[in-house]
Amino acid sequence: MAATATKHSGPVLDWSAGHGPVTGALSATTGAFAVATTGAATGMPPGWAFAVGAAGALGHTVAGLRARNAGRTLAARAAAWLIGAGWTTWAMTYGPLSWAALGSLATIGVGIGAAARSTALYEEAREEEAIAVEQRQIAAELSAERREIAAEWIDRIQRVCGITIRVVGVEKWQTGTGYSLDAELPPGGATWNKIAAESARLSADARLPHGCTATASPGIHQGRVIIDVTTVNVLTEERTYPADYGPLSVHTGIPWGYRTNAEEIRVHLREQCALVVGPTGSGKTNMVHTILAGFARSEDVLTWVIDLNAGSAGLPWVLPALNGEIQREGGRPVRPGIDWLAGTFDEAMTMLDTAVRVAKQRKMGYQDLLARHNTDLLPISATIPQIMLVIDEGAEILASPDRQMRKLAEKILEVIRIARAMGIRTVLTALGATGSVLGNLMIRREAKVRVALTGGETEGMDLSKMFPGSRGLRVDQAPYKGAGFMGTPESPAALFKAWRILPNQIRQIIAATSDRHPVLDDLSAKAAGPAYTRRWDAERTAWMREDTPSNNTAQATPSGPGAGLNLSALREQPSKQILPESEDEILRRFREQIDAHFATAPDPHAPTEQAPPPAPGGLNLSALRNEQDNPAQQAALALLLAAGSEGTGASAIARALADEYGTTRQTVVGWLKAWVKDGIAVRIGEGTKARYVHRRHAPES
Ligand SMILES: Nc1ncnc2c1ncn2[C@@H]1O[C@H](COP(=O)(O)OP(=O)(O)OP(=O)(O)O)[C@@H](O)[C@H]1O
Repeated sequence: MAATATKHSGPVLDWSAGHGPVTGALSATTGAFAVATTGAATGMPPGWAFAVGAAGALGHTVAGLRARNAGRTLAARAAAWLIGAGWTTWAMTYGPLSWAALGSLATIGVGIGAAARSTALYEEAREEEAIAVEQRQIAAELSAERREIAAEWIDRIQRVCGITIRVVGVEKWQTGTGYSLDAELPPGGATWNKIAAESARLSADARLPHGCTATASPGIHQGRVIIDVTTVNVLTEERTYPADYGPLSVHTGIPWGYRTNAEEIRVHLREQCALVVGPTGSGKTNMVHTILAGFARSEDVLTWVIDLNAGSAGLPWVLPALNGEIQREGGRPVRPGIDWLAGTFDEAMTMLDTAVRVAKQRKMGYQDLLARHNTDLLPISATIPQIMLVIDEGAEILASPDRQMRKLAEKILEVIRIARAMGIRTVLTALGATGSVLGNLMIRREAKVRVALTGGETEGMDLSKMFPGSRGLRVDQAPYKGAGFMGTPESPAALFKAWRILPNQIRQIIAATSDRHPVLDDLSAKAAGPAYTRRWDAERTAWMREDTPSNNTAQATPSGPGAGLNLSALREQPSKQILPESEDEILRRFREQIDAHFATAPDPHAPTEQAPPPAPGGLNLSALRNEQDNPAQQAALALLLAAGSEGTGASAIARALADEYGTTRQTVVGWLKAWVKDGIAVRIGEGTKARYVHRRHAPES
């Protein structure tokens, strides 16, 4: 038998070289014949051929063992070598060129071929069987784990709810944060909500970590139940707004945050309004920015914002664009991330009147379009955009007894009532006045997208009113800022968390979405009239600059319509028309807004070793600095400071603010608690004697 040789390096014995049954047999027999003829002609001792064959058999067996070949394969290959070597030895002794020698060689060839074929088939079958065994083992291990989970929950539900379920499937979540059980309820009228009602007890029985829940929801029919079990609490982590600022639409839904299983949750606002409740410090402002980010990314949404707290929710979306701080490629100016911002009562009234006019005009003017599409819902698109009206602390406006606020409230309710089909929807936020707001039938009916940011706050947080029908939701399940509960018509109320959105992300989103914002359709724009087109005029935006020092306002603000902030961004002209004197001021105010909301500047209250204590006496305005620019809150803090070491209480502060700001006692309680937590105020005394003292006047201890 001949060894295989490569052309570079002399003879190399490749015992494991691949051969098929035919090539293997051919190679063996031709090799043996060649050796026998040359050996006989040159008088080579026949014993050599046998020695080579024995070495071949040994080498092939070793290679086969390494490749984990079956015993019968090894035996067949070794036998082929030995038979070949035996024939060669015999042929060299008696002459290879006789009929007997050639005939026996041919027979050996056919034999080797058949044996090789059979061993190849055997090897293949053996390999397939090994793979199948391995897979069966993995499946068995997996289903053993699933069976264990199923058995555990059958027992638990029996123990806690007195119901014997039959688990038909266990699905482990890809996020690795929990699993879902699909189970059949026993005959006899057991319902899924019986299990849902015991969520807290089931979670405790399962020894789930804090913030993890076992929640039941309806299965594919009324006799089935799905139980979602979270085993990892993703709500404790801070997750920033996803960096993909790609386009969205009201039709595909807009992500507002993520569930405990780390899946994002989308809201569908084509027909729904939304209500977001969050007491001070719960992360409400951050959530509003997340909401505005989603609207800014949408190709078919124009966002109008009303924020009577000096527009603080909307300004970060306007100022960087208006004062030319961010630019697109080629130095082109960007459009603001929102389409209109009202920070005063008059501007808010103008905006709401405009919204009503647009809705009515759309109703009349788009009759043909509706008929063509055979629908009574205006087909919203980039050419006929939806208007999303975001009203920060809008619920407080609805509940306020103040005469002006009542006028605004009527208009807000009118928009909610008449504009659903015509593509104007609202997002109202509330500090916590859930009772008075949810008492309103219109809100209850139209605002089914609901968010309750708890941030650990228990007061004024009536989850059963926010999410009627959902049981087992407890405020203490989400004691983290930005976390709470969210329910939509598509997704039952459950724990959720908003992404943390950072100031640089707001700027990035403004830049990334500048080309994407739609413009108001002609018909609506005509109805909106100059009230809309002149929304960025100097006198209309003056409130954004109201603190501008007098020495430059006079010169900085040109009179006459059309003047104001950097309107070049809105006119899409590359030339910048920034008012030079007011630019710094606007910039300063913008940074203050950002600092106030995102704590990007050093905290004036943070104790530092070198920093001297604030000078006694007088109102230290830096104390007001990180209380944002909510005038009511500032007034409350000023009252607290003025109360000196005697201190004051929530009722007294609320009474003092009620006329001017319509602030409720509950709101003041929220502020006081937050100030105590932040070290700004100290609570002294207990029960009815409890009062709050600004930390500057607090007793030494
Ligand atoms: N989704 C979130 N993830 C992590 N941390 C958050 C989140 N939202 C808010 N926070 C933290 O909570 C702080 C307060 O947030 P935010 O200003 O939004 O609260 P707020 O309810 O609007 O309070 P206030 O009414 O006092 O402004 C933030 O500075 C941030 O540190």
